[in-house]
Amino acid sequence: MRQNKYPLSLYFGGTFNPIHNGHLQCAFEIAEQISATQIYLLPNYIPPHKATPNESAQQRAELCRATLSIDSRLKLDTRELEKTSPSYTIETLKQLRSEFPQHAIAFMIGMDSLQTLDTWSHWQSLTDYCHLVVARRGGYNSVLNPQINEYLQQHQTLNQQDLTAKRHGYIYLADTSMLQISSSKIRERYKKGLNCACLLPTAVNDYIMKHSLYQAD
Ligand SMILES: Nc1ncnc2c1ncn2[C@@H]1O[C@H](COP(=O)(O)OP(=O)(O)OP(=O)(O)O)[C@@H](O)[C@H]1O
Ligand SMILES: O=C(O)c1ccc[n+]([C@@H]2O[C@H](COP(=O)([O-])O)[C@@H](O)[C@H]2O)c1
Repeated sequence: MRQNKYPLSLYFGGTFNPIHNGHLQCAFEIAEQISATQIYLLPNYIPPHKATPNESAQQRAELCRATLSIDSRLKLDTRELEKTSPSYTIETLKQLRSEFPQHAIAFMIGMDSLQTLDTWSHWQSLTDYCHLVVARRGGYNSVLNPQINEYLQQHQTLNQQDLTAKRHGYIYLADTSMLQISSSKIRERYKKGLNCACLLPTAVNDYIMKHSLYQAD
């Protein structure tokens, strides 16, 4: 039987505007599949490939903080808010790697992010610092362009145990629930005054209502 070699940390980066049950359920299922005991929510400061949100990075981080009491595995990592430049994942991973040289690091993304991975800064170097763990996503197929598919073929493992045998280097496609929930749909619903209670945690809904988020474009 193969022995665990490295403690594994799961990082989940996002704009999280707002964080929702699609994010959280996939994160729990992935943590279970790869035996990660902690899930670090990593809200970005300036999303590299999205319009800068109306809501501040601090507010989006507070929405993430509101979820921490749901499950003891959830933690908040606000390191990207400490910089005022766009939150390039490669930079964050370099920082994490130097802080935790003896940890395996898994960075979680949804299938839609994998499909556009070739637009990320230094994308082919990401696996020099972490494993990529990909969640299936309702509403998206799994078709990849040839370049990303080749990268996947070079790095894919079907064995979760590989993620603790090496500190970085693998891509693992996880078998997660396909919850067709998105932050943009949720923002639209709030703007129209529609009920979002079953799309995100109560504490997140409470924060949104208290601070009147998502009322304007
Ligand atoms: N329902 C979902 N299932 C699986 N992965 C998801 C889901 N929603 C978001 N993700 C993944 O979580 C990460 C952060 O997503 P993000 O915060 O941008 O949420 P979003 O719902 O995609 O937002 P928006 O609708 O504003 O584009 C991305 O890698 C994305 O692929
Ligand atoms: O590094 C990049 O170039 C890059 C490009 C797009 C997205 N990301 C990161 O991927 C995560 C999900 O992004 P998003 O835009 O879907 O919320 C989040 O941590 C982003 O900072 C990173």
